[in-house]
Amino acid sequence: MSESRNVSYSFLGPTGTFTEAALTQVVEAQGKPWRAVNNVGEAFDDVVSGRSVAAMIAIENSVDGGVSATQDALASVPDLRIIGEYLVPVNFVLVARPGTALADVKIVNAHPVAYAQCRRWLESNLPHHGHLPASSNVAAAASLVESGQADAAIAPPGIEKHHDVVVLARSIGDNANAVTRFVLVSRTTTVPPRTGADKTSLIVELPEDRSGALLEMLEQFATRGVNLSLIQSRPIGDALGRYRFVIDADGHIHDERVADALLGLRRFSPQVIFLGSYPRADKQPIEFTSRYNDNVFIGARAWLRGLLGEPAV
Ligand SMILES: O=C(O)C(=O)Cc1ccccc1
Repeated sequence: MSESRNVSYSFLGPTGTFTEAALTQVVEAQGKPWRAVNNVGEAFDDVVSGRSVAAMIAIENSVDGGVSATQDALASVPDLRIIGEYLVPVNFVLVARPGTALADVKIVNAHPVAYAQCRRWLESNLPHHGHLPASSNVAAAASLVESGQADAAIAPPGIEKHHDVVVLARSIGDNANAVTRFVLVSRTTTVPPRTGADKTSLIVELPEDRSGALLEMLEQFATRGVNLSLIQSRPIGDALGRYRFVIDADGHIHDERVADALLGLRRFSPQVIFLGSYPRADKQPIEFTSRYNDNVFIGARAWLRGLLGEPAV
């Protein structure tokens, strides 16, 4: 085993991707080796095998919602934990080999998440184009030069400094303020300390064929005063109509109200995956009413023990 083996950080490469920009925000990753990978599966495999200590993964963007490949991988690869989140503003350019005009573009190479964020621009400016999926935004531009299968690529601004391409159009994203949320995923079971501005990510399955099951799941949060910042359904995949829910809840597992909501979920759901509690990228303190502060839960437990004649803890 080489000295640096399990201190590496994996990211979707090649160099120049937004995922790499997210990793530059991680203080602990600076000065450590970084491994450029080709897809989410490879990044998680690095973490599971111990080749990397953590991997940076795109999980949600403000235009197109949750990144389904990431959500599904998090549901199926056991023992992964999110230990941090990072926001990167994303903005795209259309590039081509030198000598190509916009009118020549028939096939656009693009990462599916980037493609989805440039749909309106593409429909207006290249209404007849076809889409060739790429493994990343930088891979899309690099393969223009290498393979010639596509005529243009969607890429991050500045790409022309590193690859032999020309910019055909700038700011082609449908929303100029688009932001992508990235998460740092590791195999540690140590939960980052509570900061008061935290998020807890979960994947929850509903019991089969029970009326009101979704409401019952939401009640676990509502009755403990826990706000949700994301709830998204993803097909489980074994039959039509079977879904799991990807959830981000405000607060930390060390907050009594969040821990109590988790216990409630565990009692009713066939599967609850705890993906982690970690500091929010925007550092906004969580607001909740005083009815749900830690002392209320601790006081209620002490009361119950008192009823049973047990000593207070
Ligand atoms: O990190 C990149 O550059 C990627 O290719 C993934 C991606 C795609 C679109 C928005 C953010 C990240």
